[in-house]
Amino acid sequence: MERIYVFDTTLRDGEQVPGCQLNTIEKIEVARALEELGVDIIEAGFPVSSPGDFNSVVEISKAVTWPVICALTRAVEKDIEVAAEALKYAKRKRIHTGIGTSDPHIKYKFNSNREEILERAVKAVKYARNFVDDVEFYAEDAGRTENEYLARVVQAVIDAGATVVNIPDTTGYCFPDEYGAKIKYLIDHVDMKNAILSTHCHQDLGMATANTISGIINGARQIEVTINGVGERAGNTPLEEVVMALKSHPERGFYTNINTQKIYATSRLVSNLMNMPIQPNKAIVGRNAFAHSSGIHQDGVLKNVETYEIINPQDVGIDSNSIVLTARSGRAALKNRLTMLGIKIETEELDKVYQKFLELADKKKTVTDDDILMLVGKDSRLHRIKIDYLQVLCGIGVRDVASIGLNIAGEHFEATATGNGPVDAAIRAVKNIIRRKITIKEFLIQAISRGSDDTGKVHMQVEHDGMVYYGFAANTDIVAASVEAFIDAVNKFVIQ
Ligand SMILES: CC(=O)SCCNC(=O)CCNC(=O)[C@H](O)C(C)(C)COP(=O)(O)OP(=O)(O)OC[C@H]1O[C@@H](n2cnc3c(N)ncnc32)[C@H](O)[C@@H]1OP(=O)(O)O
Ligand SMILES: CC(C)C(=O)C(=O)O
Repeated sequence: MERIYVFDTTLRDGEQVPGCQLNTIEKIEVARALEELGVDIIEAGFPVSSPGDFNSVVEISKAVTWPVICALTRAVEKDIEVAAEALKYAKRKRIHTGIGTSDPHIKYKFNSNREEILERAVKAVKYARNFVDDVEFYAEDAGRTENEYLARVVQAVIDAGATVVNIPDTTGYCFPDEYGAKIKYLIDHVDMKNAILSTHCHQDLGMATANTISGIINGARQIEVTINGVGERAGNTPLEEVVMALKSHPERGFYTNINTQKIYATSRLVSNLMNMPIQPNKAIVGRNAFAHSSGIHQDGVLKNVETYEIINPQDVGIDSNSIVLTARSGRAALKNRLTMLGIKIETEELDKVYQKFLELADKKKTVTDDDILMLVGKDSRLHRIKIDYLQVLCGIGVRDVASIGLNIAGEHFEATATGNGPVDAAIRAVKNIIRRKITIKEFLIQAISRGSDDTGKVHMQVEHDGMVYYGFAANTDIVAASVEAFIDAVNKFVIQ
């Protein structure tokens, strides 16, 4: 298996997106999440561009321990000096310098010629090597640069001391076979010494992931990617897509250091901080990526997930797949949901309920659990338990006590209990009112993003009368979330 190094540029290329700018505190939060995710290199910013970006690179360098911290520059001495200064505290540091090598860039941006650009490239790499041992060179718009000239540039910058050479498809123009052939051409025509090639692909024609994979197959050993694919214009290569493609195809012989179970949490964090929603059908991290909504698929998945799932959602940090009930669902999905709601139903009755379900589903986009209970005459709204109040006394050196008031079908009940911790006390108080034998089989508390003001998600499985019921709640108060999840599960059987 060959190691592919993951260079994350969410904080540089991703942050170039209008509206996605982050302050230093937010960037540190993302950098720490990237470190936990296991990226090898974090491109932290473009220090010469503003005092704020300079400061962010300084602070990220202090905050992050393991990954290499990289700063971007133009092939300009001042940029390189400022980048070196910003990287002062980085434990492992890299300067990423470069210049446009395609004819449109040389002619229109620089009003120059190929020989002059080659000289500027070499000069920039040599200058950067005065400050750091690890220098990456980017040949901007390499995707549209003629291969023979590109190979000369790559050879010259490696001879000048570049450790990594980045071959960006800056405009997202290449086809995967063309981009792969470019990488292969460079591997075949350049004495790489100890340097490696990197991919950096853009999404203008929706081919960034395919181009990156093609680059890897043809010899690139570093990939430049961003979380959720954020980046200039249509975006960059999404980290989650390439990493999961490599993981899903071990026979291809590549691996990364990414802890894939952290992918979803990192994706949510970046989406929230950048105010950049994720499209529901986005591969790996979109809301629908593991949601099955048509009857044939739902039936297959309920029989065996392998029928329609190539990735276990837990592998990317998503609790489980979901079955969404719509007018395209069949009896298998409906029956499964009824069972989860604690309702046993015979085939003949199922047919009748299914017809009513279809009529409703044609009117509504998705059919909820409440809708289903109504269809089978168990309108949960009549019987549902609601919390009137919850008061908990807890701490160190005190006895944990909870008092709860419940509204059950319009009647009010109160109880108090002590327990082993505030959650235990609160759930005991609920049980003092409900008085049924209920066993908690699974209890999972998760933070949605980070920070002490975070919302906690609670998933609970409870067993009653030989059946298992699921409850879910989210609340900034984790005791309240736990009690709400417990009651959510209980509501699924007390209604019968
Ligand atoms: C493909 C990419 O994504 S590259 C990264 C893109 N990111 C950014 O541009 C964000 C940071 N940029 C900035 O803050 C500013 O553009 C700065 C500080 C770099 C430069 O600002 P200014 O000096 O005002 O220049 P301005 O942005 O107007 O023009 C860019 C200049 O850099 C030159 N330039 C562009 N790329 C390079 C390069 N790789 N190497 C050397 N010079 C370059 C251009 O030719 C132009 O020079 P000119 O003014 O002599 O024509
Ligand atoms: C600076 C370089 C690597 C870049 O972002 C690009 O070419 O797209």
